[in-house]
Amino acid sequence: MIDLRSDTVTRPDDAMRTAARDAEVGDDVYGEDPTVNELEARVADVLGTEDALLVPSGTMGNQVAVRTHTERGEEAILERESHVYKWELGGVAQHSGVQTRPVDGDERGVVAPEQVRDAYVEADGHRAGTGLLALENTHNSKGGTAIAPEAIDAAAAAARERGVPVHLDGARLFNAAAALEVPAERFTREVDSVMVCLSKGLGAPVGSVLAGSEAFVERARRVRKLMGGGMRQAGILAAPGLLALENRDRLAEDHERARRLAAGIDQIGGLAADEPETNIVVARTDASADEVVAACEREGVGCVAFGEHRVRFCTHWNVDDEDVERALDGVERAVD
Ligand SMILES: Cc1ncc(COP(=O)(O)O)c(CN[C@H](C(=O)O)[C@H](C)O)c1O
Repeated sequence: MIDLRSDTVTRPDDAMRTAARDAEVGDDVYGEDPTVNELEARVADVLGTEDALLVPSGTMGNQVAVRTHTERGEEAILERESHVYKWELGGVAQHSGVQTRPVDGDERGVVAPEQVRDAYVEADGHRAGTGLLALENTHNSKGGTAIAPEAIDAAAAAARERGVPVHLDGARLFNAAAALEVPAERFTREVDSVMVCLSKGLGAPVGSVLAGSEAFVERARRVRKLMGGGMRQAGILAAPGLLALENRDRLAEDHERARRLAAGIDQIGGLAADEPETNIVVARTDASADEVVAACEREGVGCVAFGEHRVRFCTHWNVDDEDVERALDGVERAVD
């Protein structure tokens, strides 16, 4: 199986496994795991934030951010196709008692400042008011679009004009940085918290990191504990995470392979694919996406339905050039 379902399927290499085995560890709930502390400091440095917090998953990172930023009953302005809104089991309501106020980003998932201003609700005797704006970069549902830092800044500025904190779901932020050739820290300038995944394209087996000010991370650490995310000798996870962080320099390879994959898919009858911006290729089909996915699976190619007539393929570090060619042959056989 050439597994293009997601970049979440990436597997640790031998170096990561050895690092996990040899990691110096301590009890991270007491802040005593030296390897976790090193990873958190390293990620904060890379993102240009004061501090950072290791969390078991990107979902927990986002949900800890929502709970840390908001009061119960407040509203969160979310892009309608964002992961926080669409794929976290209603977590903003379940964990934080927050109401969602979805807005429709443009075709690339960009939320305009005026949309933030229009969606903003002032707290008064009847309304709890807006407690958060959450943005996403790259935008998964829109096809891994790499949103320019200026667009993040503009939407965030509109929220901050009204004292509303901003969270950036940067599960694939390093893909955006690589695609736009902009340092990752450039995207965090106007936001109050950012979550990045080590376990996706970077290849770590487990782990994401939530970053922000010292005060934010201190509060977020308590929320993580509340959610059961306080980990003990988590250096076992942080050590491969440190190696994964250095993989951000190779993400452009995944993007190149995604371009090759999309060009090949676009040549296959019944499928169309635009040139991808990062490692996510979205193919459009008049057939049922579920049927295309099932047929591809039978031909040894993993992909996922991304709506009724869209199929997503993700390149990642376990996919090489030959895999891309073999995957194209498999997809062609599948749709024949
Ligand atoms: C933008 C974004 N933010 C957060 C997450 C959650 O990360 P994890 O909880 O899976 O570590 C994901 C995972 N995305 C996964 C995938 O793309 O296969 C699935 C859909 O959950 C994500 O794409």
